[in-house]
Amino acid sequence: METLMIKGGERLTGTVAISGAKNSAVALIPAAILADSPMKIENLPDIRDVRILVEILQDLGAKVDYHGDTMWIDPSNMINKPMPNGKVKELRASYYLMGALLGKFGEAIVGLPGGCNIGPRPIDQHIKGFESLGANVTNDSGKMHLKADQLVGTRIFLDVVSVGATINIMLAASKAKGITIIENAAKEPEIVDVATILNSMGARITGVGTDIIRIQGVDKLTGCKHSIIPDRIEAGTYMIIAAATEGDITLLNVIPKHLESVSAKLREMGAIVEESDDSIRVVGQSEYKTVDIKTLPYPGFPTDLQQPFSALLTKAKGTSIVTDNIYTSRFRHIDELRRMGANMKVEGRSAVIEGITQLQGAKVKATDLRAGAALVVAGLMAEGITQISDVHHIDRGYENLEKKLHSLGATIWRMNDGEDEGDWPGLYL
Ligand SMILES: CC(=O)N[C@H]1[C@@H](OP(=O)(O)OP(=O)(O)OC[C@H]2O[C@@H](n3ccc(=O)[nH]c3=O)[C@H](O)[C@@H]2O)O[C@H](CO)[C@@H](O)[C@@H]1O
Ligand SMILES: C=C(OP(=O)(O)O)C(=O)O
Repeated sequence: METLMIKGGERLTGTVAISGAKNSAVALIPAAILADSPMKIENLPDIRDVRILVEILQDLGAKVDYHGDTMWIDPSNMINKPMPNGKVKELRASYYLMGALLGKFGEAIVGLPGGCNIGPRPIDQHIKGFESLGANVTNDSGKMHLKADQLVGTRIFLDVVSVGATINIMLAASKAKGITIIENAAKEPEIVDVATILNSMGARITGVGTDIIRIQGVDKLTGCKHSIIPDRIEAGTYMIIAAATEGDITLLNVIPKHLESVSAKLREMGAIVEESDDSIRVVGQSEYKTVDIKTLPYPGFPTDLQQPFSALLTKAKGTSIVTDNIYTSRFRHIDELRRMGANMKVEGRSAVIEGITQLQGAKVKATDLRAGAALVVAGLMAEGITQISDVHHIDRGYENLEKKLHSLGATIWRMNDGEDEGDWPGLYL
């Protein structure tokens, strides 16, 4: 087991290149299953979720070459093997195997997904979508079996705005007979990215980025080349880090429009945020005003950034309230931040944060991916050394975290079990 060590208190400055989006990558790789010839995907982030998906595709008979940030996938000889357990449990996005395999083979046997433990994460809307398209879906103790002789396009109204259900239905419906309309669809940029690759493969999808998506099914999808959009959640995390360390960080390879809700909240606190076509500069301040945050589907404030933002709010004088309307119990980071001296508590679906608190380094645990990101933000602000265990959660979503932070001036390194923490920072630096 690895531990992340951070010696806090440095002002972080410089530039950082943002990687390709995790939540696009983990949908685009399963989407490649639908092609009948090789695909090339560029700007892939080197993160754990991507590596696990590669192994899953290889288990299914795909030929995958992965060098740097580019992946070639040849799905022409894939087999439809049941995947009830094992790797599918290690990430959330394995649920996209359901839509992709159903679209390609008319059948999928896939275990229920894993992913961050951030409260209940049902997939009833995915199932509703597959059933509406004509699939028979059964759940045998967590082993999902989906089967359809012929998927047929239809009108599907999502009861909740769901990123995963919208994408999964798009994957299956691309190969259905006739037209599918998804109403109350999610509008996240990653959905637009998935539709872009599917359309390049020969699909006919319109309306993405609005809440009504129209998919005209086609018989055949072929290989194509696609470059993944930048990761707005990784970018948002570095913006928060700039503000938290009173730093001055310029993010390269970003789409500022995808981050409007985050820029707005940072400005409301008093940070300086400057945008150009494909970069964002954040200049932190020594004093901040409190802000309230309410997470919402895109273009609202992303739930995936409320945890790191909560750590930053310990620097604002007074009471800030962070309400998560998407995952109402996504607050496992609060107890860990309290171990570092934060004055915060959970009330219903909100975290109430009293500032200003000077955080202190402590031994803490990354309970999930963005809880881990919150602890990194806190560790960078804290006095002394912060030791974050269960780093594998953080590795699901942040490429080269230590390297990027080190280049901005942070003192951060990784330790294996049994290593002497007195050796810092030799291991990484
Ligand atoms: C791999 C990936 O892209 N993960 C993202 C995706 O997760 P994911 O796709 O799992 O999240 P959804 O958008 O589906 O979930 C949104 C809300 O709808 C609920 N729901 C969802 C599906 C369903 O069938 N029934 C249902 O009730 C969920 O419990 C949640 O309250 O979007 C989330 C919300 O932006 C992000 O936090 C995750 O980072
Ligand atoms: C919740 C997240 O990921 P996943 O849906 O893959 O668990 C996240 O990226 O913050």
